[in-house]
Amino acid sequence: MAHKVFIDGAAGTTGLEIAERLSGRSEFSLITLDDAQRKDAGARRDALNEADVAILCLPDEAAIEAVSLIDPTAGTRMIDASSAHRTASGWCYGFPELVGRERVANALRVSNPGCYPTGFLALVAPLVRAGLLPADWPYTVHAVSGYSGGGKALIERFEAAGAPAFRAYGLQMGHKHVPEMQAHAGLVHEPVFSPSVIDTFRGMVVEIPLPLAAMPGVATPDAMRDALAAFYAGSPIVRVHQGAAPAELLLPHDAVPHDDLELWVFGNAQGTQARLLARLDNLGKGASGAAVQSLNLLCGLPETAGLRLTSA
Ligand SMILES: NC(=O)C1=CN([C@@H]2O[C@H](COP(=O)(O)OP(=O)(O)OC[C@H]3O[C@@H](n4cnc5c(N)ncnc54)[C@H](OP(=O)(O)O)[C@@H]3O)[C@@H](O)[C@H]2O)C=CC1
Ligand SMILES: CC(=O)N[C@@H](CCC(=O)OP(=O)(O)O)C(=O)O
Repeated sequence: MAHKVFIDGAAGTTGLEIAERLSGRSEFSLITLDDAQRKDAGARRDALNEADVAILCLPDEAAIEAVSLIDPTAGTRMIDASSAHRTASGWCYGFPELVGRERVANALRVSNPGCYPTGFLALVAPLVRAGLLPADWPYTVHAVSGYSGGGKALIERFEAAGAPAFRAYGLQMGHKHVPEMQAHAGLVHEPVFSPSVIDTFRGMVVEIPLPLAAMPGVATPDAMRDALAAFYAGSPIVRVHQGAAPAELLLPHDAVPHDDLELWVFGNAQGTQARLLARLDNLGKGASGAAVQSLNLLCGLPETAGLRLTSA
């Protein structure tokens, strides 16, 4: 029998992309609310409790409200795309490559990773775990995102006349992704996070510069690249690039949706500096693709079913 899935926030950017990935899949039957009902607490309560899996694609406060609407005896399992529960106890962090596929598959409540933390953690967490990077280094994270990363409000702003070409933000510090990056990489210090938005719809690059010469006992760039390649060996989603550094890494204006996550480790010839880079679709492995990956695991289905992978 088909798994009943309710996407709360189905009219939003992330919700729409999840629905696209699920369309035509007979393993699921979608519970839908029309426009008049989609924000009605009673209608949402009924849909949330009828679902086998509820996927929350809502602002944080609405996601917290949605959880409160679910009767704990109804058995509804949840995937929350918001940042409300990413370090909360009782929630599994939905990054199967890092936490283990079994844990996600058996979870009642899954918190989908944030888009920027996906790039950061994919690079740093396995290296810290392996002792190749120190847990007590004050890391810096530079990142650019397509404007769909800010949902409908930022899409409207960037598609209006007079939209900026570039936007640095998070300047008051304390971005909501910082606790998630620190917790799931097992870091002593909060990373310094400098996010920005560029004038393209989707795509993201996350970079961690490493002044290796100042980092005692740190591994070489080659050792880090090899360790990441071994960690993600066989992953159909995460690809660690080997070989000579390309001249440049680009984000196209007309990127097609995809669920891949690409990683690079660059180092200078002296071995005194390195740059760790991740490139992903903020709406793919950064949001909707990750939610569908976790949904597949919760339902005992092949992990990559319905995903948009370049290797497929
Ligand atoms: N965009 C991205 O790249 C990523 C987003 N996320 C997270 O996913 C979540 C959704 O983000 P995103 O899709 O971008 O945001 P959007 O603003 O595009 O969509 C949010 C949707 O939620 C609806 N909504 C708001 N309040 C309620 C409510 N009380 N009841 C029912 N529906 C409600 C909105 O309604 P209306 O249409 O009327 O405004 C909208 O359709 C957020 O928590 C975001 O942080 C996570 C990773 C990446
Ligand atoms: C460009 C942009 O505004 N991006 C969002 C993050 C998008 C995302 O990852 O959503 P979560 O916050 O739910 O993780 C921001 O910085 O708040």
